Amino acid sequence: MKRLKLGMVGGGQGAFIGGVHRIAARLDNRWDLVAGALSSDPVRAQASADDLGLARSYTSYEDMAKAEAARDDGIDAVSIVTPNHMHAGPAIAFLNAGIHVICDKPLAATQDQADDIAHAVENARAKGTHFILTHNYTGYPLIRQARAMVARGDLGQIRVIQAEYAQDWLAQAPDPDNKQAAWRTDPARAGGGAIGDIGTHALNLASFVTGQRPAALAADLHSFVGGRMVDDNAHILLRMDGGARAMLWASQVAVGSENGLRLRIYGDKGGLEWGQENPNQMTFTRFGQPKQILTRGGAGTGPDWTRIPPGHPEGYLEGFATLYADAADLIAGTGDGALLPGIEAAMDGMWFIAACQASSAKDGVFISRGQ
Ligand SMILES: NC(=O)C1=CN([C@@H]2O[C@H](COP(=O)(O)OP(=O)(O)OC[C@H]3O[C@@H](n4cnc5c(N)ncnc54)[C@H](OP(=O)(O)O)[C@@H]3O)[C@@H](O)[C@H]2O)C=CC1
Ligand SMILES: O=C1CO[C@H](CO)[C@@H](O)[C@@H]1O
Repeated sequence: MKRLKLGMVGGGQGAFIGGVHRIAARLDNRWDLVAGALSSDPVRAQASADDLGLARSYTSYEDMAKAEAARDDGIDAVSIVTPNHMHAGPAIAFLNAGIHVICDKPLAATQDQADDIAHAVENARAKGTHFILTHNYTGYPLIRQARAMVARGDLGQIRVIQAEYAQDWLAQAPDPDNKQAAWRTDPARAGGGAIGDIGTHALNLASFVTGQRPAALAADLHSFVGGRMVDDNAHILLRMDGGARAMLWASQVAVGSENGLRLRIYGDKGGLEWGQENPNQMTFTRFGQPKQILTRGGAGTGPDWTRIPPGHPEGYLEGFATLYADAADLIAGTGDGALLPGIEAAMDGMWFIAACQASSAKDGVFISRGQ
């Protein structure tokens, strides 16, 4: 299997998710990280590259895109792991340079930035250049199992979706030095609060598993922490385009919750329940029959997206790595990337953020797609 060359924008000293992407890219031996513009600060960018033993370090993503595109041994793809307002610049620069883009979520901080990215993705697609958004929870084997079960009708017609993502790390005003909190609570750099940061994951998971996209929503957004300029708690009703009704709760003030992403789906024949803090098990009930516990890679499941036998736990990092493995297959032409979130999922997330804000500003009225 040919190894691909990866670059990274963001993910330098003090950063969170860049390190996760690096682990995920290494897990299946499909990628070598060879270049980066790891910080907005030139000194920190170089120091971060030195920490990683990275041969090619750049002080700006613009220089990196130009230089890498001009090299015979330039990167195949770039991972963008900067705060939300800093996705559009690099995504467009690399797509325009013919380099595949793997970008973290949400797509952008504003609809204008998102539209600009979507335009660049459209142009790039014609040249065979791909765009992938790391809604990484889609890489969990049992989430892919759930999607396959819904598609083959095991649950019947989907009626009800309950999706939630609850955390507590922003339950009080954060330390001003908290790098991750600083931009997430700034509307200009984040776009939305809990709805953008974690609500988009819950929405994406609901759509990924059921195949239904949001058609209309009504939202009640709130900031409980004094002085906070973005929502930290959101209750949302959704009407899905396949007829299902959904409720979505996203909270960063739910004390005792860590990364409580849960998905429950009910059809006219059966129901599924899964939570990411125990991702190796999922319950499935056929109406009128005893509840079953499905295990990752265990009896009655498949096709198999796991790396080790059932009973040995896999988790967040392996799920993330599956997106990198699928991206490698897509780029190398050995896979179709059908399960990878792309620009459509990314734009659904942007619609969701804007519609939640518009609805909540009007005291929770329903906002429809296209309105
Ligand atoms: N899929 C998932 O599970 C997760 C996704 N995310 C998403 O990933 C993104 C990053 O989040 P997180 O890691 O928590 O954020 P951090 O603040 O921890 O890291 C952001 C990084 O981007 C760098 N950066 C900022 N501007 C530039 C620039 N112009 N050029 C190069 N580097 C730059 C920062 O460096 P410096 O400050 O030195 O400039 C820092 O290294 C967000 O979009 C977030 O929503 C985050 C967590 C989990
Ligand atoms: O996407 C995300 C999922 O996990 C994080 C916490 O670990 C979030 O806050 C983040 O932005």
